[in-house]
Amino acid sequence: MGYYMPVMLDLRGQKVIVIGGGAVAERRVLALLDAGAEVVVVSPSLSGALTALAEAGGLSWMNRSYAPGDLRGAFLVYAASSNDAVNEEVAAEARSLGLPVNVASRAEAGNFITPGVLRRGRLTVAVSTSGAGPSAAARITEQLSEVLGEEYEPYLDFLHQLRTEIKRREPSAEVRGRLLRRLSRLDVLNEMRQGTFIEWTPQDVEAWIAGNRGD
Ligand SMILES: C[C@@]1(CC(=O)O)C2=NC(=C\c3[nH]c(c(CCC(=O)O)c3CC(=O)O)Cc3[nH]c(c(CC(=O)O)c3CCC(=O)O)/C=C3\N/C(=C\2)[C@@H](CCC(=O)O)[C@]3(C)CC(=O)O)/[C@H]1CCC(=O)O
Ligand SMILES: NC(=O)c1ccc[n+]([C@@H]2O[C@H](COP(=O)([O-])OP(=O)(O)OC[C@H]3O[C@@H](n4cnc5c(N)ncnc54)[C@H](O)[C@@H]3O)[C@@H](O)[C@H]2O)c1
Repeated sequence: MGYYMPVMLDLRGQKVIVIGGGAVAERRVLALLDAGAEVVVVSPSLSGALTALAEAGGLSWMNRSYAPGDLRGAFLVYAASSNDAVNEEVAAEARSLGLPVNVASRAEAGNFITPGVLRRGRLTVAVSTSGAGPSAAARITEQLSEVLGEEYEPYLDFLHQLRTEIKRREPSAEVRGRLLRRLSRLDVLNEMRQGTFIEWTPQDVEAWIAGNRGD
Protein backbone atom coordinates (compact mmCIF):
# COMPACT_ATOMS: atom_id res chain seq x y z
CA MET A 1 0.00 0.00 0.00
CA GLY A 2 2.98 2.35 0.33
CA TYR A 3 2.77 3.61 -3.23
CA TYR A 4 3.55 7.29 -2.59
CA MET A 5 7.04 8.45 -3.65
CA PRO A 6 8.69 10.81 -1.16
CA VAL A 7 10.60 13.69 -2.76
CA MET A 8 12.24 16.91 -1.48
CA LEU A 9 11.30 19.81 -3.75
CA ASP A 10 13.27 23.00 -4.26
CA LEU A 11 10.46 25.57 -4.48
CA ARG A 12 12.55 28.74 -4.30
CA GLY A 13 11.06 31.26 -6.71
CA GLN A 14 8.43 28.79 -7.97
CA LYS A 15 4.82 29.85 -8.25
CA VAL A 16 2.51 27.76 -6.07
CA ILE A 17 -1.26 28.26 -6.17
CA VAL A 18 -3.39 27.58 -3.10
CA ILE A 19 -7.17 27.49 -3.49
CA GLY A 20 -8.86 28.33 -0.18
CA GLY A 21 -7.72 30.54 2.67
CA GLY A 22 -8.73 28.69 5.86
CA ALA A 23 -6.91 26.63 8.49
CA VAL A 24 -5.54 23.99 6.12
CA ALA A 25 -4.49 26.57 3.50
CA GLU A 26 -2.73 28.50 6.27
CA ARG A 27 -0.61 25.45 7.21
CA ARG A 28 0.29 24.91 3.55
CA VAL A 29 1.12 28.59 2.90
CA LEU A 30 3.37 28.95 5.97
CA ALA A 31 5.35 25.87 4.93
CA LEU A 32 5.51 27.04 1.30
CA LEU A 33 6.82 30.47 2.29
CA ASP A 34 9.46 28.82 4.49
CA ALA A 35 10.49 26.88 1.39
CA GLY A 36 10.88 30.12 -0.59
CA ALA A 37 7.90 29.64 -2.90
CA GLU A 38 6.04 32.50 -4.55
CA VAL A 39 2.52 31.91 -3.19
CA VAL A 40 -0.77 32.92 -4.80
CA VAL A 41 -3.94 32.34 -2.75
CA VAL A 42 -7.34 32.31 -4.46
CA SER A 43 -10.14 32.57 -1.89
CA PRO A 44 -13.08 34.83 -0.98
CA SER A 45 -11.83 34.90 2.65
CA LEU A 46 -8.52 34.54 4.50
CA SER A 47 -7.58 33.36 8.00
CA GLY A 48 -6.05 35.96 10.34
CA ALA A 49 -2.47 34.87 9.69
CA LEU A 50 -3.01 34.79 5.91
CA THR A 51 -4.60 38.27 6.00
CA ALA A 52 -1.55 39.63 7.82
CA LEU A 53 0.76 38.00 5.26
CA ALA A 54 -1.25 39.38 2.34
CA GLU A 55 -1.15 42.88 3.86
CA ALA A 56 2.60 42.62 4.38
CA GLY A 57 3.10 41.56 0.76
CA GLY A 58 4.29 38.05 1.69
CA LEU A 59 1.79 36.46 -0.70
CA SER A 60 -0.52 37.44 -3.56
CA TRP A 61 -4.23 37.22 -2.73
CA MET A 62 -6.95 36.94 -5.34
CA ASN A 63 -10.02 37.88 -3.33
CA ARG A 64 -12.60 35.70 -5.07
CA SER A 65 -13.72 32.12 -5.65
CA TYR A 66 -11.69 29.77 -7.82
CA ALA A 67 -12.31 30.07 -11.57
CA PRO A 68 -11.02 27.79 -14.35
CA GLY A 69 -7.76 29.19 -15.72
CA ASP A 70 -6.42 30.18 -12.27
CA LEU A 71 -3.74 27.49 -12.35
CA ARG A 72 -1.85 28.79 -15.38
CA GLY A 73 1.86 29.23 -14.70
CA ALA A 74 1.88 27.19 -11.49
CA PHE A 75 4.58 24.71 -10.54
CA LEU A 76 2.44 23.09 -7.84
CA VAL A 77 -1.23 23.32 -6.79
CA TYR A 78 -3.07 22.89 -3.47
CA ALA A 79 -6.87 22.54 -3.45
CA ALA A 80 -7.71 23.43 0.16
CA SER A 81 -11.13 25.06 -0.04
CA SER A 82 -14.05 23.92 2.12
CA ASN A 83 -16.06 23.24 -1.04
CA ASP A 84 -15.40 19.62 -2.03
CA ALA A 85 -16.82 20.07 -5.56
CA VAL A 86 -14.52 23.05 -6.14
CA ASN A 87 -11.53 21.04 -4.92
CA GLU A 88 -12.39 18.32 -7.44
CA GLU A 89 -12.63 20.94 -10.24
CA VAL A 90 -9.22 22.30 -9.27
CA ALA A 91 -7.82 18.76 -9.36
CA ALA A 92 -9.28 18.20 -12.85
CA GLU A 93 -7.79 21.45 -14.19
CA ALA A 94 -4.40 20.64 -12.66
CA ARG A 95 -4.41 17.19 -14.23
CA SER A 96 -5.35 18.62 -17.62
CA LEU A 97 -2.31 20.93 -17.36
CA GLY A 98 -0.05 18.11 -16.14
CA LEU A 99 0.49 19.84 -12.76
CA PRO A 100 0.94 18.02 -9.45
CA VAL A 101 -2.04 18.70 -7.18
CA ASN A 102 -2.87 18.08 -3.52
CA VAL A 103 -6.53 17.81 -2.50
CA ALA A 104 -7.24 18.44 1.19
CA SER A 105 -10.78 17.04 1.17
CA ARG A 106 -10.04 13.76 -0.63
CA ALA A 107 -6.47 12.53 -0.94
CA GLU A 108 -7.21 10.20 -3.87
CA ALA A 109 -8.44 13.11 -6.02
CA GLY A 110 -4.90 14.52 -6.06
CA ASN A 111 -1.53 13.00 -6.92
CA PHE A 112 0.53 14.00 -3.91
CA ILE A 113 -0.21 14.28 -0.20
CA THR A 114 1.22 16.37 2.61
CA PRO A 115 3.22 14.61 5.34
CA GLY A 116 3.73 15.63 8.93
CA VAL A 117 7.10 17.42 9.02
CA LEU A 118 9.82 17.71 11.62
CA ARG A 119 12.77 20.02 10.98
CA ARG A 120 16.11 20.31 12.72
CA GLY A 121 18.05 22.75 10.58
CA ARG A 122 19.20 20.77 7.55
CA LEU A 123 17.41 17.63 8.75
CA THR A 124 13.86 17.17 7.48
CA VAL A 125 11.77 14.19 8.56
CA ALA A 126 8.49 13.66 6.72
CA VAL A 127 5.88 11.26 8.09
CA SER A 128 3.02 9.90 6.05
CA THR A 129 0.49 7.16 6.70
CA SER A 130 -0.44 7.23 2.99
CA GLY A 131 -3.56 9.10 4.07
CA ALA A 132 -4.73 6.30 6.40
CA GLY A 133 -4.56 8.37 9.57
CA PRO A 134 -3.54 12.04 9.42
CA SER A 135 -3.84 12.37 13.21
CA ALA A 136 -1.56 9.34 13.62
CA ALA A 137 0.94 11.01 11.27
CA ALA A 138 0.82 14.09 13.51
CA ARG A 139 1.34 11.96 16.64
CA ILE A 140 4.25 10.00 15.18
CA THR A 141 5.88 13.28 14.09
CA GLU A 142 5.50 14.53 17.66
CA GLN A 143 7.09 11.35 19.06
CA LEU A 144 10.01 11.67 16.65
CA SER A 145 10.60 15.23 17.81
CA GLU A 146 11.39 13.81 21.26
CA VAL A 147 13.92 11.33 19.83
CA LEU A 148 15.54 13.70 17.35
CA GLY A 149 16.64 16.57 19.57
CA GLU A 150 17.81 20.10 18.81
CA GLU A 151 21.43 18.82 18.65
CA TYR A 152 20.78 17.57 15.10
CA GLU A 153 20.84 21.13 13.77
CA PRO A 154 24.44 21.98 14.79
CA TYR A 155 25.46 18.37 14.05
CA LEU A 156 24.33 18.62 10.42
CA ASP A 157 25.93 22.05 10.09
CA PHE A 158 29.17 20.47 11.32
CA LEU A 159 28.88 17.57 8.84
CA HIS A 160 28.11 20.00 6.03
CA GLN A 161 31.13 22.13 6.87
CA LEU A 162 33.52 19.15 6.96
CA ARG A 163 32.02 17.51 3.90
CA THR A 164 32.37 20.76 1.92
CA GLU A 165 35.98 21.07 3.05
CA ILE A 166 36.77 17.43 2.16
CA LYS A 167 35.23 17.84 -1.30
CA ARG A 168 37.17 21.07 -1.85
CA ARG A 169 40.53 19.64 -0.80
CA GLU A 170 40.56 16.02 -1.90
CA PRO A 171 40.92 15.29 -5.60
CA SER A 172 40.90 11.50 -5.10
CA ALA A 173 37.43 9.93 -5.02
CA GLU A 174 38.79 7.00 -3.03
CA VAL A 175 40.25 9.22 -0.28
CA ARG A 176 37.11 11.38 -0.24
CA GLY A 177 34.96 8.29 0.22
CA ARG A 178 37.14 7.09 3.11
CA LEU A 179 37.07 10.49 4.83
CA LEU A 180 33.31 10.84 4.45
CA ARG A 181 32.70 7.36 5.90
CA ARG A 182 34.98 8.17 8.86
CA LEU A 183 33.23 11.49 9.32
CA SER A 184 29.89 9.75 9.90
CA ARG A 185 31.48 7.63 12.67
CA LEU A 186 32.68 10.59 14.77
CA ASP A 187 31.04 10.93 18.19
CA VAL A 188 30.17 14.59 17.61
CA LEU A 189 26.40 14.13 17.86
CA ASN A 190 26.74 12.68 21.37
CA GLU A 191 29.10 15.46 22.38
CA MET A 192 26.61 18.05 21.13
CA ARG A 193 23.79 16.32 23.01
CA GLN A 194 25.83 16.39 26.23
CA GLY A 195 27.07 19.93 25.69
CA THR A 196 30.73 18.84 25.66
CA PHE A 197 31.40 19.60 21.98
CA ILE A 198 34.17 22.12 21.33
CA GLU A 199 33.97 23.94 17.99
CA TRP A 200 36.63 22.75 15.50
CA THR A 201 39.05 25.42 14.29
CA PRO A 202 40.21 25.39 10.64
CA GLN A 203 43.44 23.87 11.99
CA ASP A 204 41.49 21.05 13.69
CA VAL A 205 39.70 20.33 10.41
CA GLU A 206 42.99 20.28 8.52
CA ALA A 207 44.60 18.01 11.10
CA TRP A 208 41.67 15.59 11.09
CA ILE A 209 41.71 15.34 7.29
CA ALA A 210 45.49 14.81 7.25
CA GLY A 211 45.22 12.14 9.94
CA ASN A 212 42.41 10.22 8.28
CA ARG A 213 43.41 10.25 4.61
CA GLY A 214 45.26 6.95 4.76
CA ASP A 215 43.97 3.34 5.06
C1 LIG B 1 -0.06 15.38 8.78
C2 LIG B 1 -0.93 16.56 8.41
C3 LIG B 1 -0.06 17.59 7.70
C4 LIG B 1 -0.76 18.88 7.42
O1 LIG B 1 -1.94 18.91 7.02
O2 LIG B 1 -0.09 19.91 7.56
C5 LIG B 1 -2.11 16.08 7.60
N1 LIG B 1 -3.23 16.18 8.27
C6 LIG B 1 -3.02 16.74 9.49
C7 LIG B 1 -3.99 16.89 10.49
C8 LIG B 1 -5.38 16.50 10.40
N2 LIG B 1 -6.07 16.18 9.30
C9 LIG B 1 -7.39 15.93 9.64
C10 LIG B 1 -7.54 16.16 11.02
C11 LIG B 1 -8.85 16.07 11.78
C12 LIG B 1 -8.96 14.75 12.51
C13 LIG B 1 -9.10 13.53 11.62
O3 LIG B 1 -10.07 13.47 10.82
O4 LIG B 1 -8.26 12.62 11.73
C14 LIG B 1 -6.26 16.50 11.50
C15 LIG B 1 -5.85 16.80 12.90
C16 LIG B 1 -5.68 18.26 13.11
O5 LIG B 1 -6.05 19.10 12.26
O6 LIG B 1 -5.18 18.56 14.20
C17 LIG B 1 -8.51 15.54 8.79
C18 LIG B 1 -8.28 15.10 7.42
N3 LIG B 1 -7.08 15.04 6.79
C19 LIG B 1 -7.28 14.59 5.50
C20 LIG B 1 -8.66 14.40 5.29
C21 LIG B 1 -9.29 13.98 3.96
C22 LIG B 1 -8.97 12.56 3.59
O7 LIG B 1 -8.80 11.70 4.49
O8 LIG B 1 -8.93 12.28 2.39
C23 LIG B 1 -9.29 14.69 6.51
C24 LIG B 1 -10.74 14.61 6.86
C25 LIG B 1 -11.37 15.93 6.44
C26 LIG B 1 -12.85 15.92 6.55
O9 LIG B 1 -13.45 14.88 6.25
O10 LIG B 1 -13.37 17.00 6.91
C27 LIG B 1 -6.28 14.37 4.56
C28 LIG B 1 -4.92 14.54 4.71
N4 LIG B 1 -4.27 15.00 5.81
C29 LIG B 1 -2.93 14.93 5.56
C30 LIG B 1 -1.97 15.51 6.36
C31 LIG B 1 -2.63 14.19 4.32
C32 LIG B 1 -2.31 12.72 4.63
C33 LIG B 1 -1.15 12.55 5.61
C34 LIG B 1 -0.77 11.14 5.81
O11 LIG B 1 -0.16 10.59 4.92
O12 LIG B 1 -1.09 10.55 6.83
C35 LIG B 1 -3.96 14.31 3.60
C36 LIG B 1 -4.26 13.18 2.66
C37 LIG B 1 -4.16 15.61 2.90
C38 LIG B 1 -3.14 16.38 2.28
O13 LIG B 1 -2.26 15.87 1.62
O14 LIG B 1 -3.33 17.61 2.40
C39 LIG B 1 -1.64 17.23 9.61
C40 LIG B 1 -0.95 17.13 10.92
C41 LIG B 1 -0.32 18.48 11.21
C42 LIG B 1 0.47 18.48 12.45
O15 LIG B 1 1.55 17.92 12.47
O16 LIG B 1 -0.01 19.09 13.42
N1 LIG C 1 -5.58 17.93 4.96
C1 LIG C 1 -5.91 18.20 6.18
O1 LIG C 1 -5.09 18.17 7.03
C2 LIG C 1 -7.32 18.52 6.53
C3 LIG C 1 -7.70 18.78 7.84
C4 LIG C 1 -8.99 19.17 8.10
C5 LIG C 1 -9.86 19.31 7.03
N2 LIG C 1 -9.47 19.04 5.76
C6 LIG C 1 -10.27 19.29 4.55
O2 LIG C 1 -9.84 20.55 4.00
C7 LIG C 1 -10.93 21.44 3.80
C8 LIG C 1 -10.54 22.83 4.24
O3 LIG C 1 -10.40 22.82 5.65
P1 LIG C 1 -10.20 24.17 6.49
O4 LIG C 1 -10.16 23.76 7.90
O5 LIG C 1 -9.07 24.95 5.92
O6 LIG C 1 -11.59 24.94 6.18
P2 LIG C 1 -11.95 26.46 6.46
O7 LIG C 1 -13.43 26.52 6.54
O8 LIG C 1 -11.11 27.00 7.57
O9 LIG C 1 -11.48 27.24 5.13
C9 LIG C 1 -12.05 27.03 3.90
C10 LIG C 1 -11.57 28.12 2.96
O10 LIG C 1 -12.03 27.79 1.64
C11 LIG C 1 -12.47 29.01 1.03
N3 LIG C 1 -13.38 28.71 -0.08
C12 LIG C 1 -14.66 28.28 -0.02
N4 LIG C 1 -15.15 28.18 -1.27
C13 LIG C 1 -14.18 28.54 -2.13
C14 LIG C 1 -14.08 28.65 -3.55
N5 LIG C 1 -15.12 28.36 -4.35
N6 LIG C 1 -12.91 29.05 -4.09
C15 LIG C 1 -11.85 29.36 -3.30
N7 LIG C 1 -11.90 29.28 -1.95
C16 LIG C 1 -13.03 28.88 -1.37
C17 LIG C 1 -13.12 29.76 2.18
O11 LIG C 1 -13.25 31.14 1.85
C18 LIG C 1 -12.12 29.50 3.29
O12 LIG C 1 -11.06 30.45 3.24
C19 LIG C 1 -12.08 20.85 4.65
O13 LIG C 1 -13.30 21.07 3.98
C20 LIG C 1 -11.75 19.37 4.73
O14 LIG C 1 -12.33 18.71 3.62
C21 LIG C 1 -8.22 18.66 5.50
